[in-house]
Amino acid sequence: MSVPITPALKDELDIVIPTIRNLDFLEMWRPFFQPYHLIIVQDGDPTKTIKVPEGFDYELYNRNDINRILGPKASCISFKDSACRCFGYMVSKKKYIYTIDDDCFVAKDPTGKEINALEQHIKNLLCPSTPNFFNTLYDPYREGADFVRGYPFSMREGVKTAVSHGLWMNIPDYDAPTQMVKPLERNTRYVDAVMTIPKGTLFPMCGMNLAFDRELIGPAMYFGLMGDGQPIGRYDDMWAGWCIKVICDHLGLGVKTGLPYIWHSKASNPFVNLKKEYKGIFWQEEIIPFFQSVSLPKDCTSVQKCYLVLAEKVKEKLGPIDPYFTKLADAMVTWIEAWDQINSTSTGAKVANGTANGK
Ligand SMILES: O=c1ccn([C@@H]2O[C@H](COP(=O)(O)OP(=O)(O)O[C@H]3O[C@@H](CO)[C@H](O)[C@H]3O)[C@@H](O)[C@H]2O)c(=O)[nH]1
Ligand SMILES: [Mn+2]
Repeated sequence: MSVPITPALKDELDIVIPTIRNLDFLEMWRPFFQPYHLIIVQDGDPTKTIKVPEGFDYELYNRNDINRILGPKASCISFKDSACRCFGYMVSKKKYIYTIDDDCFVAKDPTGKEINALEQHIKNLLCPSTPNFFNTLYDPYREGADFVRGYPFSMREGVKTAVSHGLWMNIPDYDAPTQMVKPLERNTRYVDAVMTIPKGTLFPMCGMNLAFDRELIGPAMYFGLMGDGQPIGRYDDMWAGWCIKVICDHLGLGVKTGLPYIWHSKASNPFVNLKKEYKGIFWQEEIIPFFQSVSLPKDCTSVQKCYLVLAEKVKEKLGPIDPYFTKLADAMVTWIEAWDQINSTSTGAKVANGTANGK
């Protein structure tokens, strides 16, 4: 009698989905996602009912829930922007998080096989990263690959992997100007590789198909102040990506990018996106050198300590660019306070869930 295989990390991983639409896309993911617990962050109008397909185990939070649970600290959670998803990271009680957008579907590899993106992310997270020395044959821990000649043996153990950044077939995650210039461009290129992003190198983290070790880096996965009432949008995941990379480099943790691919089905409106991104497009020319210059003190040994020092530096160095960065720096502190409040053993368990259902 064949013993059913328990899906990897079944009870140690939550799937976080931000949504203003509906969750029909889950039907396509059912074979891969059904065994896992979902945390749905409903953005926009809280009086709207989001229907969750039958058979999924989930908890759902709308804006009223976020305000009820966090009180005044809810001010750090964006409204009317996919950045709201980070609330799901905060209330999760699991070691791992996978976050995916509701317009992302199962992609196929070149052989036509459906890609279990979650399975690949778990593989990426469970095997080490190599940020300190680049392996030219890509992921050395992968079946059929290894470290190449000249790779120091003293470095082959690698470091713990904190983040696994997946990619997208069909609609690529382009910024608005690129999308406007190339409206018909579709990503058809499947690159069969996973790479560690070298230490000291920043990258543009997309939140569409992303997994991370919440215990290693969760408190730094704040998606910032975006959307309603903010001068910027669509820089939520980018901001988080710059913060987590600086902290991962400092703490000796790895960040990987590459496989798995999902099929991104919907191109958001480039003109709407341009309005959201506009300030970010020139601000980032100053933000990037800031993050490249950041060095964190040796006594910053926890993510929270690193993040609070980073918030101070944001206020000091980026505040002069625009008052928004002072507000953002304060929100970074509020985020950590809320994270610690929700996740401290005394109160964590008592956090009233949103609407939940058993299977
Ligand atoms: O106000 C909103 C808008 C959207 N959402 C949910 O967030 C994701 C992404 O939305 P969408 O697919 O419409 O946007 P994209 O431009 O494709 O998203 C990419 O750009 C980044 C912008 O931040 C984002 O991280 C990328 O994934 C969907 O699930 C929407 O339902 C929302 O919650 N609130
Ligand atoms: Mn999308």
